Parts: sequence; C-alpha cells; structure tokens
Amino acid sequence: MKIYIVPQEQIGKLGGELIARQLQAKPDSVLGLATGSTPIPFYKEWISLVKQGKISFARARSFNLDEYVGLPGGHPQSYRTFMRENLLDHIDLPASASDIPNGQAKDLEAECRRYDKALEDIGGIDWQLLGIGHNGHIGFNEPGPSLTAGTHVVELAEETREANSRFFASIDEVPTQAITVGMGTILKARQIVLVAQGESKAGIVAEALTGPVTTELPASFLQLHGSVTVVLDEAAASKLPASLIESAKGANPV
Ligand SMILES: O=P(O)(O)OC[C@H]1O[C@](O)(CO)[C@@H](O)[C@@H]1O
Repeated sequence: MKIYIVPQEQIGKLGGELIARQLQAKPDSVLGLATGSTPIPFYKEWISLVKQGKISFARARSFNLDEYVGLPGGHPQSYRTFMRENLLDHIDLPASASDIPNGQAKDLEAECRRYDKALEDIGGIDWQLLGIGHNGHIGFNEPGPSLTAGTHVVELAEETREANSRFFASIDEVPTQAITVGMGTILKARQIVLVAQGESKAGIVAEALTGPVTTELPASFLQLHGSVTVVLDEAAASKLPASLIESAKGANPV
C-alpha cells in the first residue's frame, strides 16, 4: 500500500498525476468512478487537464460504484446527475462509454446482474477510485456481519443517510436504498486509489488502514489488496501512526 499525504489544495493535482499515469500506460483503461465530496478535486483537475490537451478519456470506459434507488435520473442528487455535472459533461469520454447502475429499474435484481455482466464482459476494472464513508463504507458496501461480492441492492445505514442529508432538503428525502457494486468487484480492480479528506475521516482512515480486517469496516479489506494507493490530506491522515505519516510525507510526488 502506497500512502501519499499532501496539503488539501494539492489533492486535485495529485489526482491529475495519478490518472495521467494510468491513461498513459493504458489509454483504454476501464475506470471505476466514485461520487460524494471526496472525488471533486480530482474531477476538477481531470477536466482542466483534458481542456489543456494533456490527457484524454476518448478510449477509456467508466463504471460508477453506486446509485440511489428511486431517484429519477434527472434528480439533482442522483449520482447520474452528479457525474454529468462534475465530470462527464466536461471531458472527452464518449457518452456511450460510461455506465452507472440504474436506480429506477423496475427489476433491480436484473439491473444488478446486467451491471455485473457488463463489468465481466469488459474484463473488470483497471483503476478504481474510492472515497470512504464515516462508517468505513466503500461504494455503498455498509458495515455488517457479512459483505456481498457482486452488485446488489443495499439498505443504507442510518449514519450514511444522515451524512448525505446535507445534499437534500431533509433526511426524509434521502433514499433508504441504493445499488452498489460489491466488494468482490472492488477488490478485483487491478489498481485502487482511496481518497479521504478532512479531520472527520481521520479516525476511520486510521482504523481502515491499520486495524483488523473486518466486515464491520469494509474499507479494511483494502489491506488485502496488492495495489492500493491512498491519498490523504493532512487532516485525514492525522490519526495514523507517526512513523507512517513521516514515511508517507516523504513520498509525496507533487
Ligand atoms: O465523499 P463523501 O461525500 O464524504 O462520501 C463518502 C463516500 O460515500 C459515497 O457517497 C457512497 O458511495 C461515496 O461515493 C463516497 O466516497
């Protein structure tokens, strides 16, 4: 596991560097993309790099991690809308090359199988971007006694609905369910980039990276993956062991 700790204002720049390396090595990369506040600095930088002609997504494919169940696709808080506004409408990835679970599908189970098949047919994810929930979820794989390998419908944890209620008029409007890719899909990605920012994530980041691997903290399973890059700002890194912070700071590539 490679850990980078950078000042908050450099998170985007590092995100640009990481995607540029990936697209240079494999222009037709299959990218796993995330929503939430966390990836926004990455996406801003990617848009800027595309506009400058420094990177191109023209040959890439993208698959999003998750989507709320029941929100219309055009709803301002649907992840489909989020992706269009924050990335997809501003880069050269062809519209037909991005896939997001359809949270409005009449048959949600069939939609999950469709998504898994699309991922399998394309050979899985090359480069997976992840945020982390305050309870340690990745995608919407919530803590619990077990985890699910494939794409599935999940009941959102109350703390997740509370955390995400900041984007809605009230918590009552936050959907209770979502479709998420499973832990198997995430852990099969050839390269994983986990990003966290802010002091409120410091505790869960330290637990996920240095505590026991447990289904009660889904992000802890990243310790078992052979190719994870962790990008933290100084606040999100503040509860890591001091020795880890020192060596990570020395590795900063931007
Ligand atoms: O980045 P945020 O807004 O803190 O959200 C944490 C995580 O929860 C999700 O919103 C759920 O998938 C992720 O997209 C995100 O990485």
